[in-house]
Amino acid sequence: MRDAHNGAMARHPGGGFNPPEPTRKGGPDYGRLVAAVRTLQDHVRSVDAPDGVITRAADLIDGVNTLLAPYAADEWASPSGRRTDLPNRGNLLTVPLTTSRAGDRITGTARFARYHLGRNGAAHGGTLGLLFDSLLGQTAAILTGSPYQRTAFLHIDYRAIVPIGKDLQVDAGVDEIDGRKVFVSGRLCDGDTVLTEAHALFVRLKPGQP
Ligand SMILES: CCCCCCCCCCCCCC(=O)SCCNC(=O)CCNC(=O)[C@H](O)C(C)(C)COP(=O)(O)OP(=O)(O)OC[C@H]1O[C@@H](n2cnc3c(N)ncnc32)[C@H](O)[C@@H]1OP(=O)(O)O
Repeated sequence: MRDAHNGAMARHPGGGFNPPEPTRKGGPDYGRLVAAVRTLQDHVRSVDAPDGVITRAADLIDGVNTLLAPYAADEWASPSGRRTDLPNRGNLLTVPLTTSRAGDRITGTARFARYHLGRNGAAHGGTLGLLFDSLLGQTAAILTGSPYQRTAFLHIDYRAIVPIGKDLQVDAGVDEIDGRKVFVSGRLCDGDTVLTEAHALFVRLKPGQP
């Protein structure tokens, strides 16, 4: 069997950063599966249990991996990121983020979990990059109505530590469009406090561009 986890063999025939093709694959429990794995990630980062408990947990998770392994598929077949009926389109990778369009802005809520902890109560800086690539990518795609774009740069200003386990507010918009270049910026706030600001360049892809 080829290593479908890597998915390297499966480039989309249209090239580019293709918009997700909605699906209901995975059935009614796909969202529960993703939520359960998120909870598991939090447990694995926070657990301080006797060795026997760790052994049992590892055995159980090995069992789940054995169950799922025969069904590994490339990114175009898997429902991950394509379940538009679910939070974050059923994509386990993303920082939980709920957004909606408000005129010419994208606004919403983000929430970091124990899994995203860096040190001393602050979310890991790399997870802020993960959040803003999603937030600003969505902003560029939705507000320009052209989903075929890729991040050329992403600049982050860490203004204050980002707490985990708390609903935080996001807000983003398009600053400028110059041919294929879409400049966007956004911020993450805790009430009146700006925690993180970011700006990015998304470049619209040419037809067939990977
Ligand atoms: C409605 C739909 C909803 C769906 C939601 C889904 C959304 C999901 C959102 C998630 C989204 C997540 C997405 C991801 O995470 S994508 C993953 C992360 N990004 C990448 O892997 C991208 C890798 N890079 C490339 O592929 C190419 O470099 C790109 C495509 C970006 C440009 O290579 P290309 O050969 O095509 O173009 P070009 O080089 O002629 O450049 C064109 C222009 O741009 C300017 N330029 C380029 N780079 C930079 C730079 N670093 N700083 C400043 N300027 C830069 C350049 O000077 C030129 O300007 P000008 O000379 O014309 O004035």
